[in-house]
Amino acid sequence: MKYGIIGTGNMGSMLTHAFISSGAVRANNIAIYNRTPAKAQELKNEFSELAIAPSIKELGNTSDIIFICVKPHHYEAVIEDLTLSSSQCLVSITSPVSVADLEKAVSSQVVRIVPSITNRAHAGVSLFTFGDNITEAFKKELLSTFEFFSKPVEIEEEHIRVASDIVSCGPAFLGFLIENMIDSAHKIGGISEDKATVLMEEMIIGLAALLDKKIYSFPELIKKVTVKGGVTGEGLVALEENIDDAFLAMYQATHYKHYRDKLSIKL
Ligand SMILES: NC(=O)C1=CN([C@@H]2O[C@H](COP(=O)(O)OP(=O)(O)OC[C@H]3O[C@@H](n4cnc5c(N)ncnc54)[C@H](O)[C@@H]3O)[C@@H](O)[C@H]2O)C=CC1
Ligand SMILES: O=C(O)[C@@H]1CCC=N1
Repeated sequence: MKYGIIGTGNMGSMLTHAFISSGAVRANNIAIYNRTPAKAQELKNEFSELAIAPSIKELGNTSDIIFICVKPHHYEAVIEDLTLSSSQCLVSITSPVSVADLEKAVSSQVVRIVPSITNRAHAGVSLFTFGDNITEAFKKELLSTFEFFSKPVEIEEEHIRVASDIVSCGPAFLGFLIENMIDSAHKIGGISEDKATVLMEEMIIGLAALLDKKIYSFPELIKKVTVKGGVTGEGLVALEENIDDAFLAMYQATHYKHYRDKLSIKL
């Protein structure tokens, strides 16, 4: 199978790295194209067997599976340049473009796969929504490819925003909260930010290992750590009183942005 990647920014280059470093796709089976050619060249400097396509059209003509990895409002221009057939598969990686709208806009088979930055470390989830016309062969190919570096999970169109908030935006949201916890440790306890960061990183890696090995669920973890009459309980009460509806507000903000993006994207 020949893979084509349009847009080699954060996600296009992350996917190229993950395909090659996990052994899922060989570099000589991948063609890339980016509007700013220097960005595509940077990837080719790392993986010399990658092909740089001269245009979006040419990439479309020579690939079986084409990934669009540009920002949502650039989808229309990219799709205009592609002439695809029913024996090809177009993959969108962005949530505001629905699979149904993509199917109306192109003649190829269609899938949406929302990745996560965590896939770069061959971990985390990739969210799959298949179009109605997808063949078993492409389904199998894409699921087995993404299994090399992620846990593919099928997701219904109506749940894509919350699912993507957890899987794809989650690293940024939790990263932000963790930075706040480090900063507060420095302010309250006088520990250096560097030292607090090292402690935090090791705690998170340990927490992930507990989850990975299925030793404890989240409720079990909270119960085990909260010693009766101890400090964790006091800290949890303070958190509960101060966290308020922070996460509800966050989900509302992402849903509203998603809704506005959907209204403004015309394919
Ligand atoms: N950043 C993330 O963690 C995630 C992003 N996504 C989705 O991935 C998409 C891309 O996001 P990023 O990679 O973060 O953005 P980015 O801005 O880093 O990359 C976009 C790339 O597309 C290129 N580009 C723009 N128009 C083009 C055109 N007409 N032809 C070829 N190349 C073109 C730009 O030069 C840039 O290199 C977005 O739609 C986003 O919703 C999905 C999951 C996670
Ligand atoms: O910020 C964004 O729009 C993208 C979508 C998922 C993660 N980042």
